[in-house]
Amino acid sequence: MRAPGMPESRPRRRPDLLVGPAVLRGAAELHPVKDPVNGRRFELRAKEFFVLDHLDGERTLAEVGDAYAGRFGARLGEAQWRQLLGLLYGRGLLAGAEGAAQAGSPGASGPRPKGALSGRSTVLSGHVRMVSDAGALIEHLHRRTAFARTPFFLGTVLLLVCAMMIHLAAEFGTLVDDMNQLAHQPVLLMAAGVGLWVSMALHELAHGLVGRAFGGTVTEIGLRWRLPVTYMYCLVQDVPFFARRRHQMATAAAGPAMNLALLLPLWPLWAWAPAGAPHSALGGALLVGLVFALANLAPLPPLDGYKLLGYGLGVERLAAGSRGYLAAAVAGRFGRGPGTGGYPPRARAVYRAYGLAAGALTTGAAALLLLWATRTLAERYGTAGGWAPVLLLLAAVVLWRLGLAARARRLQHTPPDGDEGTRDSAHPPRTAPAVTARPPRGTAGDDHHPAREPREQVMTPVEQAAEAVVIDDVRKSYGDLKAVDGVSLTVRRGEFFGILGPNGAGKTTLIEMVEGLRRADGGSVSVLGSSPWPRNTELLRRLGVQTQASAFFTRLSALEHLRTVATLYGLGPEAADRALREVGLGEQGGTRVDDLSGGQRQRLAIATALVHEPELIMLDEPTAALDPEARRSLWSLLRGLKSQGRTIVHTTHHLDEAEALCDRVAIMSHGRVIALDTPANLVRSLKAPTRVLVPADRITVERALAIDGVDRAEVDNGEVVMETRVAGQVIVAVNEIAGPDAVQTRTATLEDAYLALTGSEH
Ligand SMILES: Nc1ncnc2c1ncn2[C@@H]1O[C@H](COP(=O)(O)OP(=O)(O)OP(=O)(O)O)[C@@H](O)[C@H]1O
Repeated sequence: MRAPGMPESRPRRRPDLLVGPAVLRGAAELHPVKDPVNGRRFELRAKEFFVLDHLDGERTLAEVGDAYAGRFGARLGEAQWRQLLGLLYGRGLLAGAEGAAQAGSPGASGPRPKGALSGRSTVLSGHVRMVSDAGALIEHLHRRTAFARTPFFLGTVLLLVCAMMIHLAAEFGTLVDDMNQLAHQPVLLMAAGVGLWVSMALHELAHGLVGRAFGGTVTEIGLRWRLPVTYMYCLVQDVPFFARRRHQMATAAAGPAMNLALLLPLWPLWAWAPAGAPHSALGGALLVGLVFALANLAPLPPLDGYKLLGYGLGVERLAAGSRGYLAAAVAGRFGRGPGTGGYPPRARAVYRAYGLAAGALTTGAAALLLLWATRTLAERYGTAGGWAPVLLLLAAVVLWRLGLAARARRLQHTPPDGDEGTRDSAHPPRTAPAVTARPPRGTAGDDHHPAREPREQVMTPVEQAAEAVVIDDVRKSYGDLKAVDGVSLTVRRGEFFGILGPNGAGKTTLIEMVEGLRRADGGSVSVLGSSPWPRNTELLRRLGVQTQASAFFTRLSALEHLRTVATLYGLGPEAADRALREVGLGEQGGTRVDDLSGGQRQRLAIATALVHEPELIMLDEPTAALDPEARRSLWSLLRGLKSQGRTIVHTTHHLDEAEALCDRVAIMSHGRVIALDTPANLVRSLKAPTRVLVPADRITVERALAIDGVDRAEVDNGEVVMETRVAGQVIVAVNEIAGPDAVQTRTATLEDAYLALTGSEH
C-alpha cells in the first residue's frame, strides 16, 4: 500500500457505530452501518468494510493495506486510499470525524430520528397511529416485563408450548370437530374472532419488546388496513444493526411465539372442559390460534417466517433476490444476459434453494386450496361455488401485483417538485436540485410488516468503475446552432475537473445534460453508472448542484434555509448543521439569507449542494462576482472538499482558479473540447517563453534586446518586458545591468495556454 502521505497514521473507526452482520442483497454482500447520533445509515461492501473494520487505532494504514492485500489479493492504489479515507471521514465514520459531522447538532444528544409509516390513507388501505409515544410505552412495558426475560421463565414457557403442540397435534381430529361446531355458534365465533385480534395486537407488542431488549427502538404503534384485513403494526428500528443474527431472529419470531404462549391458558381449560358448547368454543379457538401462529412462520413474504429465515441466512429480500437470480439464470441460458456469473457461490445456493422451496410451497398450498374448493365446496354449493374462492384469490393476487407495479412506477417516474419537464424550450433558469428534489417518501423502521425498506446510502466501492461521468460523442443543437458538437470526456472519481471556455462555448449546455436537465440529441452520458435522462430521481439524490442562480429561501436565516432543504431530502436538521459548518458559516446560521455577503451566499449555495452528501458535486462559477479575498477564502473551502476525495466538476472563467484547484481541465470552444489535460501539461505544451520584467528606468529596450537569449523586448506599464526561453542566463545578465532587486519573472500560466488555444480558434 502507498497510503496517501500518511502510511504511519493510525485512524480509528468510531467505536459507537452500530454495525450489523453482513447481508446478501442480490449478488452483493453488504455490511449495514448506522451512525447512532444522527441516525444515518450506510451499506459498505466487503472491501470497504474490511478497511473500516481494521482501522482500530492500533494498526497503521500501511499495516491495514498489507492485511487488505493478503485478504483480497490486490493492493489499494493511492487514489483509492485517498478516496476511501475521504469517504469514511466525510461520512463521519472515523473517530475525530464525528465532530465535523455532528458536534453541536440538535441530534447529538437528543432522541434518535423517528421512523414512521408514510403515504396517504384511503378507505381501502391506510394506517393510523394509535399510541402517541410508542417509545415511552415500550420502555414502560420493558421495565414491567423484566421477569419474562429470565431463562427460567422463557424455558418454562417453551417447554409448555412444546407439550401443548404435541398434545394438540395428537388431538387434531377433535379440534377440527370443535371448529365445525363453533362455526355454527355465531356469538362464540365472534368472541373467538375478538380473541384472535387481541392476540395479533399482542403479537406486535412482542416484536417491539424483544426488539427493544436487543437495543432496538420502537417508533410507532398503530392500526393498518388493507380491506378486508385490519391489523396492528409496530415499527422497530435498528434490527439490521443488531450485532448478532440470533437477536434479529428472536425479534422476528417473538410475534408467533407470543401467539402460541397466549394459547397456553386455553389448553388445560379445553382439555378438562366437559363436552358441549364451551369445549368446542375453546377447541375452535385453539385451532384458529394454532393455525394463525404456524401460518405466520411460513417463509413467504410478508410473514414473520420470511423475516426469520432472511435474518438466519443473512439475506435481505430473499424472494426478490431469488426471482432476480432465476430470471438471470434463464436469460443467461438463452443468451440474453450475462447469466449468474456475478453471484457468489453462497448466493447461488441460497437463491436456488429458496426459489425452488418457495415455488413448491406456494404450488402445494394452491393445490390444496383448489382440491378443497373444487371437492368440498363444489359438493355443497355447486361448481360455481367451488371455483369462487380460487378465482377470488387469483384476482386478489393479480390486483396486489398490479398495485405493487403501479407504486414502483410512480416512485420511479414522479418528477421532482417544481420540475415541469420543459427544459428545452428556452434557456431555463437553473435551479439547484437541492431545493427542487423530492424527498424520499417516509421510511418505515425495520418492522415486521410490508412497510418500505429504509434507504441506506451505499458507500462508493473501492473497486467500482473509476469514472464518475462518461460523456461520449454528445451533441446538442438549438436550431442550426451546434451548442455542443461531439464532446467526449470522462471525469474520474475523486477528481476535481474543470470545464473552461469563452461565453457561448457550450459549457452550460453540456453540464445541464450531465445533470439531466437537458436531453442530448446524440451520443451518451453516464453519471455514476446511470443515464441522467429521462430525469432520474434516484441519481439526483447522488448529485449536488451549486448554480450561479441558486435558489434560496431568502426570508429565512441561513440555517433555516438549509434545514428546509435537508427536509426536502428527507434528512434531519443535523445534516443542515453539518453542511453549514463544513462551508464555514457556523457563526452565520442565524443571519437572514438576504443579509449575507456575496461570499457567504456562495458558501451557502455550496452548503445547499452538500447537504445530502452527494457523490458528485457540480459547481458553476462558484466564485463569480467575489472580491479577491473572498475568492481565496472560497478556494480553501473547495480544496477541503477536494481533499475529502469528492468528485467535483467545476465550470469557471477564472483561469487562476482552475489552475489552482483542478486536477484536469477541458477547454471548450464552439461546442467542442479543444484541449483536455492537467493545467501543468497544458501550460507546458504551450512552450511559452518566460517573461523577465525590469523597471524601464533601469534598462532600455535596446540594451535588453542586446542580451544573449532575449527573443523580444517591449515597454509595458513602465516595465521593460523581455521574453526568453533561457531564463536563467538572461536573469544573470539583467542582474548585472539593473541590480538583483529590480528583476521579476513571470512563467506561462494556464491563462496563456487558454488564450493561445481559444484565440487560435477564432
Ligand atoms: N435554450 C436555448 N435556445 C437557443 N440557444 C441556446 C439555448 N441555450 C443555449 N443556447 C446557445 O447555445 C450556445 C452555448 O450556450 P451555453 O450557455 O451552453 O454556453 P456557455 O459556455 O455556458 O456560455 P456562458 O459562459 O456565457 O454561460 C450559445 O450560443 C447560446 O446562445
